[in-house]
Amino acid sequence: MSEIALLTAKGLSVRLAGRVVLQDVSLALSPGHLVALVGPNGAGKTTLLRALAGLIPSEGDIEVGGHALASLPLRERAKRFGYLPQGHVVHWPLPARDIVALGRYPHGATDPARLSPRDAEAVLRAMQAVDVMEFSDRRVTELSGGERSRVALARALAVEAPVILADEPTASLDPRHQIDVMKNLRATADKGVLVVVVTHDLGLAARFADHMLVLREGRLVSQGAPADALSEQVMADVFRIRAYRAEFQREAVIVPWADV
Ligand SMILES: Nc1ncnc2c1ncn2[C@@H]1O[C@H](COP(=O)(O)OP(=O)(O)OP(=O)(O)O)[C@@H](O)[C@H]1O
Repeated sequence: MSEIALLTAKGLSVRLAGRVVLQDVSLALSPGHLVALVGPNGAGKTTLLRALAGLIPSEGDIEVGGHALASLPLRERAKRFGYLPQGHVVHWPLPARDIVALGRYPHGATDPARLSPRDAEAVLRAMQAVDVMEFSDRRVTELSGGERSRVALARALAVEAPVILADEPTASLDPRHQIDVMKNLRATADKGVLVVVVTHDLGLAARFADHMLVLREGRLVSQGAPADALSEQVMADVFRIRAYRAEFQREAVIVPWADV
């Protein structure tokens, strides 16, 4: 990634409960990219995403759009990041549309029942993008886990922020919706948004992402185009697996196959 960076971190470290879980991570991510953040369980992916959004204290420097993150008021930060937390569960029995409308809160839309035309359009775009229009009036507590997670992603998209940080957005989705969500995030990136997706699905990551960050034990050990970042050596050293590699319809296919 050689263009002008939108989100940078320099020497980022995070300590949780007295233990260093992220160490000296430096990166520069540009708009218009779909970045897959991968690594084994406990590698620090969620921690990195949360630190980049300024949701947890960290050491080092983070800049978004040329501003030091620490210097931005909370509402300004919230406008810059659409953040989808891991395993996001909504407990309020609100209609799906109102949950998605929460994504407009940083823009001043405090009442989902009285959205401005601009906010209402953003909510509609986000709901259409992840195929949840049919649930619009249904209470989210009455939706399936996968349906609920698509509503949660729509909320993050509705922010219409320059940066989307999505923690395992495809985790509980059926295959068609996994592909739909990744296609949509790809299309969002192609419109100029920086999209960072945490995923354990290396196949989806290799197919849809154009840049990959590989974390291992809190350190960034590999990054670049998916085929390079997920080299056989990285697969073996970081994930302890071998992968089947191929190309189908001119797209990269990576299927985790056997342990090493
Ligand atoms: N609140 C916390 N207090 C102490 N340690 C934590 C806390 N949250 C996470 N950790 C530890 O930090 C490390 C990184 O956790 P993190 O959730 O970032 O990993 P991850 O790569 O997202 O993992 P997974 O793939 O399992 O979701 C882990 O060792 C975890 O046990």
